[in-house]
Amino acid sequence: MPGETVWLFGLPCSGKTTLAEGLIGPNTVHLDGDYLRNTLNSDLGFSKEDRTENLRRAAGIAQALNEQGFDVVASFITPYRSQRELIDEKLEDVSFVYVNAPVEVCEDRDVKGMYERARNGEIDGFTGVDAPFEEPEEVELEVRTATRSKEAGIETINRELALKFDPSHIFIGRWQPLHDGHRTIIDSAADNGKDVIIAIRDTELSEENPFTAKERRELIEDVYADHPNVETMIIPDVDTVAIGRNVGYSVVSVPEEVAQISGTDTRNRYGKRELLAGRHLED
Ligand SMILES: Nc1ncnc2c1ncn2[C@@H]1O[C@H](COP(=O)(O)OS(=O)(=O)O)[C@@H](OP(=O)(O)O)[C@H]1O
Ligand SMILES: Nc1ncnc2c1ncn2[C@@H]1O[C@H](COP(=O)(O)OP(=O)(O)O)[C@@H](O)[C@H]1O
Repeated sequence: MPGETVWLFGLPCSGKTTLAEGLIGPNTVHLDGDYLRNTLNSDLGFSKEDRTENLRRAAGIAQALNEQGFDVVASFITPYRSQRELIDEKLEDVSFVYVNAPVEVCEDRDVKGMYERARNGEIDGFTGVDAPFEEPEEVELEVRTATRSKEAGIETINRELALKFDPSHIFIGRWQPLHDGHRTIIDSAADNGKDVIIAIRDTELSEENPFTAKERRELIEDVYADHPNVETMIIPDVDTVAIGRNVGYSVVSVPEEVAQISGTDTRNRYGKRELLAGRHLED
């Protein structure tokens, strides 16, 4: 199934990168203006033509990734309407998000001191100072970052684009007990507003499986108490998961660094009561 692209655009320091980082899930690739300009596009400057070329290349990468089934979150100033139109034409499935903050607020944030350098005449053609940013005529989705929190912005984007992004994730496991490795993968979905189901296999008690399903559920529910989008479900102790092909969901593997975190080691290092109290978990 092809992926889709969310394209965040706005002034420097409006919050594009910050919001994009909150939207990244297990099947999502983040393309950021600043990063690409220091790598693939280091040959380009900031004339209108160079910006268009920068964005043409970025859209080309997004297109290739989408065709291979990855979702893309792109964060670029994208200052001209014509550039946004070009991207819209190039990408099959793209949603634009206008990351909107008044230039005074952006300048106040001045994350990298670029506005100050532009004001001092050290940079020519800086967007918002002496290069244009064309406001969108029609706004598909707008997030105001001067008056709303980063979390609210991420939540809005996820909610508004929910029909376009895969709306829920299911994690099937023993969770004997939940440890920080598990939390890394669950959090990557839950923290960006996806609805997550943690399915707990109802294993028989043994040395390997010292906790009942109810005990494990209670720990997980405590840890995710402030995540209304995380639910638990006790399921039978399945030994096979049969999956379809082209049926509307994708199957993702646990990253290697997470797979290496061992439940057995965790169980050996802590007593049962400490584990059930979550003392083995980082804050
Ligand atoms: N002249 C000028 N104008 C605007 N921005 C400048 C300029 N020179 C360097 N930078 C830094 O480059 C980052 C923006 O790159 P983008 O690829 O997003 O820009 S564009 O879409 O091609 O216009 C941008 O980073 P962000 O602040 O993350 O947006 C700037 O820090
Ligand atoms: N509501 C908000 N949304 C996003 N960023 C915010 C918000 N409020 C304050 N900020 C801060 O503004 C800065 C935006 O920087 P950054 O994300 O690098 O912007 P951009 O990628 O648009 O240049 C960060 O320091 C971020 O913490």
